[in-house]
Amino acid sequence: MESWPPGGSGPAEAGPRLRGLRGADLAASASLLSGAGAGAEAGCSAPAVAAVLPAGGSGERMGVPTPKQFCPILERPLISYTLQALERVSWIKDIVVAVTGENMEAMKCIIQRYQHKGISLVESGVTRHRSIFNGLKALAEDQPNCRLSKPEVVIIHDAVRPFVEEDVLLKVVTAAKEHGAAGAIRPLVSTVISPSVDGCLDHSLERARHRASEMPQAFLFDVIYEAYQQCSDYDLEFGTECLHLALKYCHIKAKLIEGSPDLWKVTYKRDLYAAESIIKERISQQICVVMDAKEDEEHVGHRLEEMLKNELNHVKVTSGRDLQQIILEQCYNFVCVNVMTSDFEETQKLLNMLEESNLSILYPVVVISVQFLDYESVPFGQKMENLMQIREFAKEVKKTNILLYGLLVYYPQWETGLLKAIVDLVFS
Ligand SMILES: Nc1ccn([C@@H]2O[C@H](COP(=O)(O)OP(=O)(O)OP(=O)(O)O)[C@@H](O)[C@H]2O)c(=O)n1
Ligand SMILES: O=P(O)(O)OC[C@@H](O)[C@@H](O)[C@@H](O)CO
Repeated sequence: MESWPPGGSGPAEAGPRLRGLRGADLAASASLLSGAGAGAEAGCSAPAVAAVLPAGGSGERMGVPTPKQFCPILERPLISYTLQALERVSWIKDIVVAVTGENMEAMKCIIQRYQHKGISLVESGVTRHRSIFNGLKALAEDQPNCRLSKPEVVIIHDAVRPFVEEDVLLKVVTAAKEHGAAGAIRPLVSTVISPSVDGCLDHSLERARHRASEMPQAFLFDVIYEAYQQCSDYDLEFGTECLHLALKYCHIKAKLIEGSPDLWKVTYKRDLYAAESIIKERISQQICVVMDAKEDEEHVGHRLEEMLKNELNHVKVTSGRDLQQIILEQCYNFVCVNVMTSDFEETQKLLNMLEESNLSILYPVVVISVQFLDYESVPFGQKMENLMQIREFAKEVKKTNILLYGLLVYYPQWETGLLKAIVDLVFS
């Protein structure tokens, strides 16, 4: 087995112990893995990294007809969030997803609808290990019609673990380069016990000395592929631990990496609710106040922005001076304040930009359109027309996952304390 970076010493002792990155800064590793940075310029070849996502299960413990990987969260299938998390990592070149034959078309539709890139599909097996093995076969160059290039390191990650971040992926890949295998672990929440045949306690494990095995895991491809090729039918049928296969069949002791609490696997229905709450919390971390007269410092939008900053802790409130930039930063919540015109001109402009940006493909975008109409100068008929107009807008943009809410504020010029009333109304 080659050492990495090039020029390092070869295997120092018997057995497949490899030398690799030692203590390298994870940021440096990331740049190296993505083929950028000093290491790459110095001629260190970034190892090719691919991922295999087993997604062929039936989700029995979820207790619903739809396999849990296809269950919707905010109207998007769970597996799409996991794909999004992995395809955001620039140094993962190929993602192989193992799904059942009957779900193949549904999976293709998900890939197309949510514009996932670099995804290859293989048929899953009757067990998770068999699904993973099928994914590895697609990457091995010794298979007919193999069009994927064999990676040096392969990540294995359950399709129902959507909250995986680049840092833990980097850690397991870097550790797998050095040790041959690596996997994320978490402290046990409950104590593990061993029951006797008569259903009584035989013994319990000391919780502090044990950990839960989670995902992602990473392996030198040759290690895990060899392990699966040697694997017994019993292990393929009943096994649940890839790290165990590397140890049993290749004598590789995986490096264990402490993972974050969000690495948990969606298994029961409660996990779907928890996942939805986490996603909602993450996308509600920024609000952009858009106004139709940015330069006017007295514009009620600036006062609204200041009040929101005071009222909403932990939420980034910005004003939409450069809407394109705001949209690129993936803000999903907008308050659009129309003062100067009576036909929602600013809201329409924002909606057009949002639709052109495809931002709402992955998460719903919320737009609260606030319009001020002077009580005396706007005839009642137009007030009602405005109400109907925003309703028609809302119906139209809902088709592109944009949730539009309208707030019309009729106020006499002399009204004071108006802004507090708005904030209380909008955010109550
Ligand atoms: N034959 C199988 C069984 C499971 N998996 C996948 O392995 C991951 C973790 O397995 P698990 O949580 O057990 O999923 P299910 O088997 O679907 O759940 P259950 O045991 O409740 O039926 C899931 O992404 C699942 O889709 C797979 O690819 N092929
Ligand atoms: O056992 P299940 O099929 O529910 O899920 C697979 C899990 O066991 C697995 O993801 C981790 O324990 C790490 O191996």
